[in-house]
Amino acid sequence: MFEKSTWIRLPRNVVVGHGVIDRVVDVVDDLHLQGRPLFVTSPTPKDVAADPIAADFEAAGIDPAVVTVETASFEAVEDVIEAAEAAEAAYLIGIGGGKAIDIAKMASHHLEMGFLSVPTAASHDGVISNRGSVPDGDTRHSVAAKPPLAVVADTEVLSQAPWELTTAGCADIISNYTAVMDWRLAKRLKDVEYSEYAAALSEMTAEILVDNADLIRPGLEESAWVVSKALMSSGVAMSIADSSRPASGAEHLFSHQLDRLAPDAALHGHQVGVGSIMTAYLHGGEDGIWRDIRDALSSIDAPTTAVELGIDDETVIEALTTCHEIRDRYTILGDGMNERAALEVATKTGVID
Ligand SMILES: NC(=O)C1=CN([C@@H]2O[C@H](COP(=O)(O)OP(=O)(O)OC[C@H]3O[C@@H](n4cnc5c(N)ncnc54)[C@H](OP(=O)(O)O)[C@@H]3O)[C@@H](O)[C@H]2O)C=CC1
Ligand SMILES: O=C(CO)COP(=O)(O)O
Ligand SMILES: [Zn+2]
Repeated sequence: MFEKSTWIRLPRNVVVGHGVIDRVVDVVDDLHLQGRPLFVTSPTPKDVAADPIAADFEAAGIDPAVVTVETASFEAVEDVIEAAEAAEAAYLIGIGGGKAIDIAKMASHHLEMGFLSVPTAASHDGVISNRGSVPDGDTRHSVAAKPPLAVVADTEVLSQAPWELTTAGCADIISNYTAVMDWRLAKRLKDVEYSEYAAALSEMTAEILVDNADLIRPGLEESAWVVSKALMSSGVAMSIADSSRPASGAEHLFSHQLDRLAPDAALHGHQVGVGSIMTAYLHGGEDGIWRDIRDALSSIDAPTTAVELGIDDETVIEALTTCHEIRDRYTILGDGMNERAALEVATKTGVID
């Protein structure tokens, strides 16, 4: 008897385009959400977007509460839960980069409330996904949550954000190539749960982004449009898989370890991009796709070397040799690289000199 079942949760409304930040109140209305919202934001996104959105809510007779978070951590999730209870909030709105959106996502999941996702930067593919990503001591959790009820992605806001945030989002998408390679390897060697649809969507998203690389230029609002669609599509792949596997393999383990060894040195997307060059080399060797990944990254101005990341060579080697311990996720790193092998891959790919 065939008894398999699945439950794929996706947002009900996805609103993307010029000036749509003015439509957040309409989106809330369309979802029939009642009561007081709690805005979860971080310092810059508060000025850029949360304050103007709050003014729109006030004009509509709704008094939003606001909490500002500084780091992606379980403490921040606790703070938001307390703020929501104190404000008697009925739903949350995450407004900002990956940090604010992840925290809003996890707090709303705990509170069993809906949330909306309002990205202020096209810097990561967690905008729409059903996962949160949180460092916790020596490890990094991929936390199950629910996707937003709606996403409101204003391409004007996204295109006015610093250019490197957009290039980080592109690199997070380009890293899907190696994430999927790792997932297929883990399927073959460890029989992990695998979805051909999610893997294909994730790869196709990277493909379309790379094919449209010439449209991705600073100050061009069309770039924010192209990148936002890719970020959403990649997030949907994670929701279909009910795992971050389609978008997170060994290149993400490398980045998560850099976050521990060199906090705030570089953006998440930039780190995973550089990681992806090296893990592509590990998968395919000299003739594999690592050069294509490197060239795709440099064509959209994303870093391809440790120097460009602002991270020293020793830290790159330490991250490569230890990042397999971050979480129980089988990848091309297997049970870990030794130092000589790490030096070889980092040098051969030009990540270090
Ligand atoms: N859940 C998921 O599926 C995924 C989660 N992630 C997570 O997302 C995080 C990475 O996202 P990222 O966006 O890079 O991180 P942040 O949220 O830290 O944002 C990066 C920087 O951009 C700033 N910023 C945001 N919007 C603007 C703007 N409009 N103008 C100027 N500055 C702006 C932030 O300001 P400020 O310092 O004021 O906040 C911050 O300094 C990581 O924690 C990663 O693990 C990534 C991919 C997928
Ligand atoms: O960043 C992600 C996908 O781009 C997901 O993060 P995790 O590696 O924590 O699952
Ligand atoms: Zn990522």
